[in-house]
Amino acid sequence: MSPLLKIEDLSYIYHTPKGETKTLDHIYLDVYKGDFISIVGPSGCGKSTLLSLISGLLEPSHGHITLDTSLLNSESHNTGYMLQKDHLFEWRTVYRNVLLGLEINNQLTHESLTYIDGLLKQYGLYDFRNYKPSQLSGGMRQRAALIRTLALKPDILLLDEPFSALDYQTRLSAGDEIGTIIKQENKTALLVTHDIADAICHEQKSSFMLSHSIPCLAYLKRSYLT
Ligand SMILES: Nc1ncnc2c1ncn2[C@@H]1O[C@H](COP(=O)(O)OP(=O)(O)OP(=O)(O)O)[C@@H](O)[C@H]1O
Repeated sequence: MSPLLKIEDLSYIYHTPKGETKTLDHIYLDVYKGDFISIVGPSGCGKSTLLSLISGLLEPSHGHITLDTSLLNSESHNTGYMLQKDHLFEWRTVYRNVLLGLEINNQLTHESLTYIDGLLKQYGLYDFRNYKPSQLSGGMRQRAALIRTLALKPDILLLDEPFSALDYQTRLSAGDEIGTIIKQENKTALLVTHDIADAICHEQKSSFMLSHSIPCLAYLKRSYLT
């Protein structure tokens, strides 16, 4: 079986007027369909940069990334990106927030709307679809943000510390809920976090430790946790 996502010899350097920051240095990673992989590392080691490269927001300085055997470029990718903040728009209802990606991509079809209704019902947000985001709990907001991301049926979900803005209790329950949704929807996901507890609490197949001994040098070490 070939990997859904393949990262080969990936390096990334930020160029600024003050100089170069070598952020990722010869990274290799294979992600198979259905994997839930956590990437753990301290602040500044390049976790978000890695997700930006996979999502096509940045282009590798060296090496390449293939998704479903095609080379990634900014037009071809179908990745869903979930950030630390849910970025729900307060002036839209929960339903209209969830539809946003479909609207922008001109994909508001009968089929996609039925899919959204099913997700809202299954994950306890259907009765709240006409509420404003501020009327939801932190965990519900994260679920709404996830459904907005799932609406576009991404090949792979990229989760950038999606629980870090939540209080501890909410974080535990939201983490469980989001993990369950991703598993039930049979999605492939990459979670980046600096919190090893976040990484372990999900039933991911394997985790990777992204760490650095000196600033600007990052390396990837595979460590099986299950
Ligand atoms: N736009 C940029 N221009 C220059 N350097 C940058 C830029 N973005 C990030 N960096 C640098 O690249 C390195 C990696 O940053 P990145 O945000 O990927 O780390 P991270 O592991 O996600 O950190 P955190 O957990 O704090 O979000 C850091 O040294 C950072 O200062």
